[in-house]
Amino acid sequence: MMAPSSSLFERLKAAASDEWSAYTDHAFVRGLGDGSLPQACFRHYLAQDYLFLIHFARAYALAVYKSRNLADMRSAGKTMSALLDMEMGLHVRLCAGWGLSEADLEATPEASATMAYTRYVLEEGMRGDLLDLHVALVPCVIGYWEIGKALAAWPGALEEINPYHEWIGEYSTEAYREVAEEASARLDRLAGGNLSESRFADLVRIFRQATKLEVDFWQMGLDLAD
Ligand SMILES: Cc1ncc(CN)c(N)n1
Repeated sequence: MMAPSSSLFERLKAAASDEWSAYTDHAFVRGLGDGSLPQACFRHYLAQDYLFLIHFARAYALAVYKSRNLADMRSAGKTMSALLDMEMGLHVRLCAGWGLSEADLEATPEASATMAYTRYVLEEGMRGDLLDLHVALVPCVIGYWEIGKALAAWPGALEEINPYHEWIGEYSTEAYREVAEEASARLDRLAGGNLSESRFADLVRIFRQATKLEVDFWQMGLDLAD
């Protein structure tokens, strides 16, 4: 048995630190921070991210289904609503500025990286238990909070001068911090104290894979890949 010295999320992150750095310090992220990312890359990413969020909302609905108590149901349901009502609103607003409607976004062909990531999470979630599912989901939620918080401190990142200031603002809000904190607390609740070494190793495998798929998602945006 492993004695938990810090949160499960922190232990997973430490075990997959190379993948985590590749995700949170990706060239796409740096391009957002200094505003140098080509707009075509951002548009491609954002349309794919809209599709991504639809599938992630499905995955949180699966978490509601797999929950064994009301607290876990409410917690997953709250995150699902945050995706559908808060986060997707950003995508709709930004795309409307380029003349793209919600119907246009929904009709966007899904890129391979979007499909790979979303279906991986749904498959791990269906195959495993609620903790497996939330571990597959957690790099998404907490990664963007870490990225948003870090980029918000870059000079000019939250000002009009940076074309991506609204995106950075969205992922550095108090409301998003709460979503991220809830995701971490939820993992600890579900793990419920000590995990065997083999269980932890299996969770690391899921966490690492989901984090790698985040890296591929940024790269898809940068390469304008289908
Ligand atoms: C690919 C991806 N990862 C994470 C998030 C933040 N929920 C997002 N919108 N898109």
